[in-house]
Amino acid sequence: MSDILVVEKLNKRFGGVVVAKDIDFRLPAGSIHCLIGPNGAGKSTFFRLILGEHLPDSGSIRYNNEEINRLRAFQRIRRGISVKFQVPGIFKALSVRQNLAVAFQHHLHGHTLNATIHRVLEFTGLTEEVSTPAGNLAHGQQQWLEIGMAVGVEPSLLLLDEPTAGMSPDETKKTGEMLHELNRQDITILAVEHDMSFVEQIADAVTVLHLGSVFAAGTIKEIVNHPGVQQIYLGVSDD
Ligand SMILES: Nc1ncnc2c1ncn2[C@@H]1O[C@H](COP(=O)(O)OP(=O)(O)OP(=O)(O)O)[C@@H](O)[C@H]1O
Repeated sequence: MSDILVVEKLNKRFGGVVVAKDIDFRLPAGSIHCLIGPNGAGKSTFFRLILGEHLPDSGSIRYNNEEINRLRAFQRIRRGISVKFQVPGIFKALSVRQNLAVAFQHHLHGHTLNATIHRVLEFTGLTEEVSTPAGNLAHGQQQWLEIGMAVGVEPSLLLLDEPTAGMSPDETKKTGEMLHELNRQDITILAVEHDMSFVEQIADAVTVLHLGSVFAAGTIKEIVNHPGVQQIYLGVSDD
């Protein structure tokens, strides 16, 4: 399998704080990969470096074999990178349909726009809520709307920052099924996640960040049995 994303020796500091330290990371095309790590490990910063919202001090980011390190964020989005951040990015006063139309307005028009909205409504299970103000949706539905906004233009790489935060177990399970469905449609997924049972449900592989560095990488089984990971992340001590 070829790698859709290859990161080499990525470094970033904010003043005296090192937030990315010599990060090497490869993401096979077609995979679902989870990024875990304690609070402040640098997970969101890593996303922002991939997206071009932060520029690295040094290192390389290649996407589909192209160096994108100096591309602006909108240029990266045009190449097929999409993101859903943890903080909701929906317009609460607008209807579900209006939110989708706003998300797709620069990419789709007329019949294609309507067909895409229809497809995303079905995929997210929000068809009956099409006219509901987004702020009136249940928490899980708001998250699904935002995932729909992120995938309507058919990205190749989807970044998700804690997609199940605040969700019930049923909503979490449904989100996992949605991500598998997107993955079957050839979307590679990189998700920051704290819920280890959800990681187990979706991830082909896991990378652990700690203090801005890659601390460990492997299968979910390897990661949960890794003694160092248990110490830094799962709160297990040597005592
Ligand atoms: N714009 C910024 N300026 C200065 N420091 C920052 C900035 N953004 C993040 N940091 C710092 O970088 C470190 C990594 O933060 P980041 O949000 O990437 O961690 P995280 O792993 O996503 O944490 P969490 O799980 O709590 O979301 C933290 O120490 C944070 O305070």
